[in-house]
Order: sequence, then C-alpha cells, then structure tokens
Amino acid sequence: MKYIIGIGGMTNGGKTTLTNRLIKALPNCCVIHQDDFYKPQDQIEVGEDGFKQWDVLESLDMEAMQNTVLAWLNNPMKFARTHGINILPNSQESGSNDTHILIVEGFLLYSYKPLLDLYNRRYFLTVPYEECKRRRSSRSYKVPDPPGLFDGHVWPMYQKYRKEMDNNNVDVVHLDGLKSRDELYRQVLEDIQNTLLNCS
Ligand SMILES: Nc1ncnc2c1ncn2[C@@H]1O[C@H](COP(=O)(O)OP(=O)(O)OP(=O)(O)O)[C@@H](O)[C@H]1O
Ligand SMILES: NC(=O)c1ccc[n+]([C@@H]2O[C@H](CO)[C@@H](O)[C@H]2O)c1
Repeated sequence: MKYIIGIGGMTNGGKTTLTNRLIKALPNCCVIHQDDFYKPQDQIEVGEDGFKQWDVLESLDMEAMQNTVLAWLNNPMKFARTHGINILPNSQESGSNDTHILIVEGFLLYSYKPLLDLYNRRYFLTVPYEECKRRRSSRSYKVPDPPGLFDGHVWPMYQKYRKEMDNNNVDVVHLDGLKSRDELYRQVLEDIQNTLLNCS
C-alpha cells in the first residue's frame, strides 16, 4: 500500500523538525519538500507592497512538485533508489515491506488543488502570531528576510491562504506547534500508524 502524508502549516510552525523525526521512524519513507520547488530568485515577482512575493503559490513550480509526487506514486522503490533512500524496512512491523510512505512537507500544500485529494492524511501546524514572528526572526533563509517582510508580506499571505483553506473546508488535522517536539512527534506518529491500519 502507498500512503501520502501532508505536513503542512504556517512558516516556522515546526514542519521540517517534525518531518525529519517521522522519516526516521516510518518504514520505506520518502520525503518531498515544497521549498525545493521555489522558482529562481529572478522569477519571483515584486508585489505592490514592494516585497518579493516569496509567500505566494505562483513563486513555486507546483507542476514540477506534482510530477515528483506522481513519480513516487508510479514507482516508490525506484523513487527511493534514485533519491538515495534506503528502501529496506527500518521497522520491525510485519508487512512493512509492502508499505510505502511519502511525506510531503510545505507551507502551501493545501492551496494547490491538483494534489489535494492525493493525501491520505493532512496535518496543519500553527503557532500564534507572536511565536511565529519570534521564530522567524532567528531564521536565515537562502534569501534573508528584508526588514518588514513578516508583517508586510509573510503574515498577510498566511492569513489569505488560511482563509481560503478554511472556506474550502479542506479536511486537515490541526496540530498545536507550541507543543514540545517530542509530544508532536508522538502524537503524529501514533495518528499515522492508525491511518495506515484504517486504510489497509
Ligand atoms: N515543537 C517546537 N517547539 C519549539 N520550537 C520548535 C518546535 N519545532 C520547531 N521549532 C523551532 O522553530 C523553528 C522553525 O522550525 P522548522 O524549521 O521545523 O519550521 P518550518 O515549519 O519547517 O518552517 P519554514 O516553512 O519556514 O521552513 C526552528 O528554529 C525550530 O528549531
Ligand atoms: N527557500 C527559499 O529559497 C526561500 C527564500 C526566501 C524566503 N523563503 C521563505 O520560506 C518560507 C517557506 O518555507 C516562506 O515563508 C518564504 O518567505 C524561502
């Protein structure tokens, strides 16, 4: 069986941290990071607000990301091999040989319709505004945030896409990013294991 798990949510919600723990624990598990599909910097438009529009869907090559997901679906073993992932089961559970899991991690996962129905489970990590801003201020992205980006672009775009997701009633499991890394890991691992049981 093949399962696709979405680890979505706001910037600095803790998606990458959680994902890195999960891939170590799950059998035959591959990962796709949405950030790897950013268009080249010179193709990121400057908005009316004067900021480069890093936090809009158009800045990502979502077709390329979709094709990567489809490549995994078509042949998870080959995908794992070509991405340097050890495909031997790292779990002692019986049957894990037939279980293939793909984790897709990113901040705008559920705003791209063509992929929406492919997820077996969609998680959504959030933290309050102040905590998000605090965590973001200590991060350094490939392109550093210019002054004012968080309040002028990042947060308004989060609110816009979040509203759309809520209005479209996208079925997500909300996760409280203020919980400890261990607690989140235990909660999601258990929930994924239940999802595997229920889907099989
Ligand atoms: N549960 C947690 N509690 C406290 N801090 C956390 C937790 N999870 C992650 N962090 C910290 O928050 C910051 C952001 O974490 P992480 O990179 O996992 O977020 P992200 O959602 O992947 O962000 P982005 O999408 O912007 O790359 C990091 O400094 C990380 O160490
Ligand atoms: N990965 C990048 O190239 C990049 C460059 C500039 C800004 N970002 C930020 O990454 C977050 C998503 O993980 C978004 O909030 C972007 O602002 C990423």
